[in-house]
Amino acid sequence: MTRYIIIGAGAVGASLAAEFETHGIAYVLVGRGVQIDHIARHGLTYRRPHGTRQIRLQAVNTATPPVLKPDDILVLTVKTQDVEAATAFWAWLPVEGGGLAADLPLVTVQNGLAAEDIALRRFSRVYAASVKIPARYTVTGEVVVGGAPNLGIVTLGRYPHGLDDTARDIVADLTKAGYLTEARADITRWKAEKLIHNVTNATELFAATPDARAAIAARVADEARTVLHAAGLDPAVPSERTFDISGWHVAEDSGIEQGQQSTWQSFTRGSSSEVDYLNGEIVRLARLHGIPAPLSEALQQAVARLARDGGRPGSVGIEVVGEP
Ligand SMILES: NC(=O)C1=CN([C@@H]2O[C@H](COP(=O)(O)OP(=O)(O)OC[C@H]3O[C@@H](n4cnc5c(N)ncnc54)[C@H](OP(=O)(O)O)[C@@H]3O)[C@@H](O)[C@H]2O)C=CC1
Ligand SMILES: CC(C)(CO)C(=O)C(=O)O
Repeated sequence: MTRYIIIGAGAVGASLAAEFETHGIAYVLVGRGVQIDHIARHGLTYRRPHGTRQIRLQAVNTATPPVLKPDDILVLTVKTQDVEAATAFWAWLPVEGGGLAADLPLVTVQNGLAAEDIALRRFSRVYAASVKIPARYTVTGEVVVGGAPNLGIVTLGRYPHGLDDTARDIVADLTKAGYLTEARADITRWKAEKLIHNVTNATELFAATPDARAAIAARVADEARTVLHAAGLDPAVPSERTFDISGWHVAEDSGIEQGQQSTWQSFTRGSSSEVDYLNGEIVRLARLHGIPAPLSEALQQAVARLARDGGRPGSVGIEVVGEP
């Protein structure tokens, strides 16, 4: 029987574990630090639009990982900056009956385009997922997911290209768990499409009027689209979806506030920044293809200074980004 090993007990990982627990899908949630200690001891406080539950989860510390079985599927729900260390740790663990974890399927949910190539150095079967889920982790032991009626939208395929039975089985389990899910053979195009949005995450870290923030967000998204096209990545467009997502929304009073996406959450918790893999990915592609990406570069540098100086969201005005 398939069992999912969910690595990283944050917004995406802990909510996935809560849904697997609720829907009878076998899993173990592996985390670190106070978050996993809290969840293992007290359960997860899981807030959804229809109510808050305290859920007991199969939760273990990464210091004592579960013995892996041949039917396990690993789901990596850490941020991109932690993918190298996490894949180095997991890949060479033994699997019961012989073999290494490196030959088990590994699902990468990270925003940006870097996680899959890092994983592919060690894992032979990588399944990339583009995850649109309004999830928040800012309080130890608590995760909020505001998507309604479904939790969020997951697009998944074999990396670098294609679909197979494992991809379809994962999609079926995610659908059972309450996500709107689609299997796509061209998954990198969907990850590129999502990156056009995630380069705007950085704008939420600076104090600004809503108009000033919206203006810079629109410009940095346009710049990212141009760079991704120039790099030949052909980002997908929403009309290519095989199902209608127009009814999906973030519920009012769900606890999810606009302007508090995953990067904002990291800074709010004083954790590390993923921006070098979001705006930094656009900067890298632009440099490889000899084109400019001044706005992503300026945002990346402004965020790096904020992180270096221990700044919190809103402690510095958006003017520090300059007028590139
Ligand atoms: N939050 C959201 O709404 C969304 C996030 N995403 C993407 O999904 C990915 C996960 O994001 P998110 O859930 O927000 O991240 P979080 O920071 O909320 O959670 C990641 C968790 O993984 C832990 N972790 C890091 N390294 C390891 C390790 N080696 N072993 C075990 N645990 C580890 C972190 O611990 P510590 O805190 O100690 O670092 C943290 O608790 C990111 O790439 C993000 O961009 C995509 C869509 C929405
Ligand atoms: C899905 C979305 C846009 C959540 O708001 C996200 O990717 C993030 O928080 O980084």
